[in-house]
Amino acid sequence: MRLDVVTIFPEYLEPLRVALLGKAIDKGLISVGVHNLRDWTHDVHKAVDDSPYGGGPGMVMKPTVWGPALDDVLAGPDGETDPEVLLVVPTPAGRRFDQATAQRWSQEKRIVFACGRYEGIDQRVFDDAARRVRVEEVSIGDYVLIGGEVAVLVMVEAVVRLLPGVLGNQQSHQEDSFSDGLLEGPSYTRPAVWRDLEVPPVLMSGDHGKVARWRHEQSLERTRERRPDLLPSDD
Ligand SMILES: N#Cc1c(-c2ccc3ccn(Cc4ccccn4)c3c2)n[nH]c1N
Repeated sequence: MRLDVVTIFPEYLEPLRVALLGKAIDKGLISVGVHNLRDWTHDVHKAVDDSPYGGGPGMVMKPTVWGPALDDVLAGPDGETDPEVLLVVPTPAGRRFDQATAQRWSQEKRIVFACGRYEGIDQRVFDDAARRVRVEEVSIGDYVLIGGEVAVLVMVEAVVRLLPGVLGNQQSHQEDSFSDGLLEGPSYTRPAVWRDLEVPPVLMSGDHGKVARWRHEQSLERTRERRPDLLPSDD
């Protein structure tokens, strides 16, 4: 999988080169390109934003900078737009990014992420791109960030961990939270007693059936308590 990120803060994406994601790059499972949007500016001040039409707070990112940047980054080897690439735009106004989205995107060959700042990017940038590629405007949650970079880190980690070979045998996304629609239950490791707190005895029983049933019940209880919205409605 090839991932490209366009941002005015390339250093924000350095964590992509650390730990498991860095190993995935080293193993050739993914390749990552980070592009500084200011490389496509035209003026001495390298301006990327301007005042919003219609007034209002803050600034909007310029289509005359983003357009050429995406023309180049969305291009394939022949210099023409790669029709198969997926353009992802983090925004508080986006559809919700969830595990199903991560699963779906893990099948993509190429994903380009457009990281906005300020009050966002001129909408015409995505209206224009949508003439040539698939565009998804997504939000990672119901809170407001300062820009898209952190959201890209979240989404890239959620997607890349699903790729074969990224997680070692000791880890697996097969029994992820959300994959079965329930929250993960509690986990325990040695010692058996810690600060007078014991590991639930069923986990020491060696009875795999009992352990599995207990874990499922714990997941159900935790989901009911913390995320009832994940459970099927009674009606
Ligand atoms: N994904 C996601 C996001 C974002 C997000 C993503 C990209 C940008 C680019 C600029 N801003 C600041 C901003 C503030 C106010 C109104 C518009 N834009 C972003 C915020 N906030 N919360 C999420 N779940």
